[in-house]
Amino acid sequence: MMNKNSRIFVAGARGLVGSAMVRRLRAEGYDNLLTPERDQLDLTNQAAVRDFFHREKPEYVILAAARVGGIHANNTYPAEFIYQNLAIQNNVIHSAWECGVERLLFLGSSCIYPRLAPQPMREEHLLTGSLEPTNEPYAIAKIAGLKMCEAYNRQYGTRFVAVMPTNLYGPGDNFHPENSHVLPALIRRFHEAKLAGASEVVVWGSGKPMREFLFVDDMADGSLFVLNLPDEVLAENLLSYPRPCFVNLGTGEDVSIRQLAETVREVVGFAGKLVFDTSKPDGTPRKLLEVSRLRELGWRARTPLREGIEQTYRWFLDNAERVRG
Ligand SMILES: NC(=O)C1=CN([C@@H]2O[C@H](COP(=O)(O)OP(=O)(O)OC[C@H]3O[C@@H](n4cnc5c(N)ncnc54)[C@H](OP(=O)(O)O)[C@@H]3O)[C@@H](O)[C@H]2O)C=CC1
Ligand SMILES: C[C@H]1O[C@H](OP(=O)(O)OP(=O)(O)OC[C@H]2O[C@@H](n3cnc4c(=O)[nH]c(N)nc43)[C@H](O)[C@@H]2O)[C@@H](O)[C@@H](O)C1=O
Repeated sequence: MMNKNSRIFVAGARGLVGSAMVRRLRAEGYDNLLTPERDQLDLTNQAAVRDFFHREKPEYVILAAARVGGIHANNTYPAEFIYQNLAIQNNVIHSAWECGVERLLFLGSSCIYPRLAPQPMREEHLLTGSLEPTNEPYAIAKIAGLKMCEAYNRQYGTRFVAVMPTNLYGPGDNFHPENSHVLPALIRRFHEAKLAGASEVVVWGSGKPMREFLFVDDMADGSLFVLNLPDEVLAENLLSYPRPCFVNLGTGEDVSIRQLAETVREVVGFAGKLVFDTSKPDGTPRKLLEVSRLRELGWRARTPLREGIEQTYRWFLDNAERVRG
């Protein structure tokens, strides 16, 4: 179990999830954090990652670094999504084993499940059908990461586990107009439309796909909960192959993209109308996580969607100089 002096490496500490993890760890009194930025440590560089692990000897690793983006970015840069994610996770997971890391937390994504998986999706649905084409390369990399954790646990007795988060959002998100995920993209688009006095805002796709959204501080809370599970609970639930070494992390509730857009419009205070651009892809029709496994272990999400959107919009307004994208 971690203690307040444990040496914890948060990979991707400047990102949406990584920065929330660092905020949360610091608030709880964990001060021995390793948070190198990309210009100090490029995680796709195998030799640099190995040197870092041998030099710094982290005891715990939170792997929140990845090539991440929304539907358009995944569809446009598939080579970067598969290559960079495979390289980052191979380097970090292998070095963590070499250096005897106590526990490692890998982050998957709900897009690893088959495109038409039964809803809500259970951990057992992994590898039971074809993936969504818009993010298949990213999903393949994530599945490889999970299987790598599982293989190292089986062969070497490591404690490398993973959470499978649904779509995330919150302070520190990427608000890029094309490459980000839907929620930050819409916050920015409605905000700019309000300032410009525009009469309408374009929303991609049909508005019909369903998505589940988890506030990033709940994500950090749930991740820490899993990382700190007692040894025997971890062993029974996440390390006893063939049980999956990962657990779904979500709210268990979803909304349509139309409902989401209407909520963002209200929060931002835009008075115009919504226009749906059906030339843009919808992606997976639905990907609701079944979250009972984590609930049975004692964790559930807290932040209602509207409240999370309000907090995120407030952060966006207050942090213009730090907004990414
Ligand atoms: N956002 C979401 O909706 C979801 C995210 N996830 C997973 O959560 C994890 C974190 O995602 P999120 O925080 O949203 O992503 P972000 O893009 O916000 O953050 C990713 C971080 O990884 C860093 N990074 C990327 N490549 C490298 C590299 N080669 N070397 C060093 N650092 C690198 C980035 O550095 P820099 O700041 O320099 O760019 C950034 O700090 C990922 O594994 C993602 O797959 C899972 C489900 C949903
Ligand atoms: C987290 C998850 O993120 C990606 O999957 P996704 O869930 O499809 O993500 P998305 O947020 O980009 O879109 C959700 C829905 O929303 C619609 N949509 C409307 N208007 C905008 C818009 O302005 N931007 C975006 N991006 N989408 C929009 C969009 O057309 C789609 O129907 C994966 O590639 C994968 O990387 C992954 O794991």
